Amino acid sequence: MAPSFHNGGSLFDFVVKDGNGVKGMVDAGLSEIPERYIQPPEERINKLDANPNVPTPIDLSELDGPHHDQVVEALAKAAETLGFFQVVNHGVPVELLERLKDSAHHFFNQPPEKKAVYLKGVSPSPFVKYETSFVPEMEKALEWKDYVSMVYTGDADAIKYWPEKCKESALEYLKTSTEMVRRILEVLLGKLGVTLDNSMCDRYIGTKMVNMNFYPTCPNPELTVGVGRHSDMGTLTVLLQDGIGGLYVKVEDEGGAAGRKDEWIEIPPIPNALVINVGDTLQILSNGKYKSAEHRVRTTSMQSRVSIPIFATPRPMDKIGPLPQVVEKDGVARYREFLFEEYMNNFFGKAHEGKKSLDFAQITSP
Ligand SMILES: O=C(O)CCC(=O)C(=O)O
Ligand SMILES: [Fe+2]
Repeated sequence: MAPSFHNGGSLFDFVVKDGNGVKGMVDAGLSEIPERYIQPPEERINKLDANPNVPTPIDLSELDGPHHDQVVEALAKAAETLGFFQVVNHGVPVELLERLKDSAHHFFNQPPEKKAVYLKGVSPSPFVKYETSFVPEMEKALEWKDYVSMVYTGDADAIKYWPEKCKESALEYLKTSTEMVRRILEVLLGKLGVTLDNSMCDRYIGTKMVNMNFYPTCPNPELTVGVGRHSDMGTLTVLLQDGIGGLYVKVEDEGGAAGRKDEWIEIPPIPNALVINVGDTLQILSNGKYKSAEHRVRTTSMQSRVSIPIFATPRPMDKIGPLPQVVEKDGVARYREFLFEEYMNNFFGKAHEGKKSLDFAQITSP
């Protein structure tokens, strides 16, 4: 008999604790979403809200050619405004992009017991976790998403501990994208008058985590979300999405009229492109010049969707705060200094709530 998904307690155990995930719930047969997944009206995503005005992708290979200056301007402008852009000719082999999406499907299509071995508490490594939603214990409405996350702690660990179905492609993705991430950061910090050296690289993008996100088909996409409104905590995020669509980014309202409706832009799937977004850490480093992007994901009733982000973040023991050169120029520090571990604890200690994560570091004017 299919479990009853209208009883809150057993649903939570089945999906979260026993590791069946949203996928297990959908596979058990479901004609409508359980109450626990119904978002309050203001959090639901109306597909028609999306603004069709989407910037064209940036060709990173042109950083080495005669259009270098224009590409630098385009990267900086995107980071200062939307906090999101897409790149092509990024150096990650396009054939690998296809393999990554296949590996994500292979991992999630396994029976639940094969995935449950990576649940928190039983996973063979604290750096590999199979989870569902964001912080299920803290959320009033759960997110329609299962995922596996793999923190890079060296090749040997990755080969030993990362799931068989995804380790090869995930490791190659991580390695082939590292140079691109460094290059983008170099350009963005360069525009602030800061030269990126090796030790800064270690400090600002020294930890890399690859996630594989799986959004099963959903009977009521209009009532729930794949991922709720949030910004990423790190410096830069690289994201591979498949062709389904559903990723939305909020257009920052520059002190516009009160009560104005939020405007969201869909980041459309572009074959062979990668999506890059600014995280909270880069907003803080740049003293607010670059904007971490508030984004969210819609689900669909048609097909399951996969996306594969790499989060490039500081290491837990790194001290983070606005770059001194920028503070000097600005005459004021808008964020305080903190250990990145403290930022992480705050970030993972609460449900998604837009850019509230930045409040932790914000210096409020007296
Ligand atoms: O699935 C997506 O397109 C975005 C996922 C995301 O925002 C995240 O994993 O932080
Ligand atoms: Fe995100």
